[in-house]
Amino acid sequence: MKEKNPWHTPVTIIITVIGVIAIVALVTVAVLQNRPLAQKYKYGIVLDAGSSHTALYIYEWPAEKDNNTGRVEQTHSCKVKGPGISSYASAPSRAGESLRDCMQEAKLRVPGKRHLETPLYLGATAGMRLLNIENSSASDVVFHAVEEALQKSPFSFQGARILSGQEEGAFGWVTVNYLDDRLKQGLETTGALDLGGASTQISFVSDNFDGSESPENAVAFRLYGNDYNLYTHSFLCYGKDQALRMVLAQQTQSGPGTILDPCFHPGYNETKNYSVLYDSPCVSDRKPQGAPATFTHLGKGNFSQCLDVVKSIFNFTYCRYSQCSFNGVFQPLLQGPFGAFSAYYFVMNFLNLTDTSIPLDTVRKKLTSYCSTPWDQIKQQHPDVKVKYLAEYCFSGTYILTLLTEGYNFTSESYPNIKFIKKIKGSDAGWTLGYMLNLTNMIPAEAPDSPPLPHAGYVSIVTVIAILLFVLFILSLRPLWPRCSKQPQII
Ligand SMILES: Nc1nc2c(ncn2[C@@H]2O[C@H](COP(=O)(O)OP(=O)(O)O)[C@@H](O)[C@H]2O)c(=O)[nH]1
Repeated sequence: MKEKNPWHTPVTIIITVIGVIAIVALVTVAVLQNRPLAQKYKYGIVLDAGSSHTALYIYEWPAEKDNNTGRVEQTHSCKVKGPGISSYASAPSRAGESLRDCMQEAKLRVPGKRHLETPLYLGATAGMRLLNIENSSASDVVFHAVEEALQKSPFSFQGARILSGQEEGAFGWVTVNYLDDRLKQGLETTGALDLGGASTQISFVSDNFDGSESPENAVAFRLYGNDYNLYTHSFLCYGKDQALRMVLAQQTQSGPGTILDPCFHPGYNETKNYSVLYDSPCVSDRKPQGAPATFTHLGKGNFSQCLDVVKSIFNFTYCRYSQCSFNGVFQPLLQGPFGAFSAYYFVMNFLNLTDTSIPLDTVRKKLTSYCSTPWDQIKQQHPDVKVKYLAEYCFSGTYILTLLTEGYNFTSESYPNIKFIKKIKGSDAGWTLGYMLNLTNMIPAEAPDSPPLPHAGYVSIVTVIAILLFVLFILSLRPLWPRCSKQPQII
């Protein structure tokens, strides 16, 4: 008794074994070839040399995703002790030294083997802009000292420079919209409101703004294949510290020995120096002649009178355009949501006014009550808050309300479109991230090509197709199959 085609069983076995090995090899190659690289991170460091202080930010992103946004995150921030670098004009070497502790922290936070390739930037804002106006050689000396200190760091120092007000506004807008993932997805953008100590910025996209009426306020971007005509303006001297100087200058124009200030709490009583108050290009031309060396600054705590004196530092009458914000500066119609950060957040958060669904009338009532609270009581209620900040919240709240409503023309209807924010997804809102993204070319003009399938999808499809091909191959060998169902033929 002998079976027909005696060789077919071993052949089928060999084919099956080869087939299985081929599938395993194919899938293994596909998996290995397309395996995502072990997650390696890159880092970038930006120093924000502001008017009142310097802050260091460390950013991190997966190495293979340089060009793909939404992935850069702030991993650490460090507040430099002491004042902003513009305050070191008379002792420049101390400006460099002041950065030492934060730089030391950065060395520990960024892995050692990444130090050399990590770019380090320093950008200075309105404090240095003012020093540069006042005394450009003093600002050069400060920069020199700071550069010398940063060149000694193990990072790849890319230079220190003063940002223009337009750059500060535009990069703040990029940061907010990048973190919200609005740029890559081409969604409606969020406007950016930044309140610093020496300047303030407003930046937004408006359908009725193409830059033709006021080209100096226009910044055109092409990001991820979308074109943006951004309106931006920076008001030098309208940061909250310089605005306070202007308000005090307004009240000390005649050089009195005492002023009764409605923007400070009743019972507030401090002796202040005329020369210190007027030591800024924002007010220096108004310094009263023949004033005493000092004046007594008394608080009165009257919100509506504070509102009047705050309004007096704005010019709402002159406008040579179709519409203006203030001081003759063009501003198109407000449009869309806005994120308000930096000092906007610090102040409104302290005053419990970050909820913009609170009607503006209620905001005014709350400020009326807060400003009239005696200074002793305020200090007692907030023993942990820095006295300098505490003394100024009545003024700062009144200033913010005036700037937003009278200055930028937010109304009861549009005020709720503002969101007071400090961070977005763990990263601080501010110009630094946008600045770094721009300098490292991390936001492409065109939308990046994305792989049609995620890795897991790719591997599954390769496996299924390989198995299918193998089954078809086995089926094509049917004539060689043993006829198991039939009785073996006997010759
Ligand atoms: N209340 C409060 N204000 C702060 C804090 N940190 C900074 N500021 C104020 O926020 C403003 C922003 O300062 P800065 O960034 O140095 O100013 P810029 O250079 O003009 O943008 C200044 O008026 C600071 O006094 C804080 O923790 N609390």
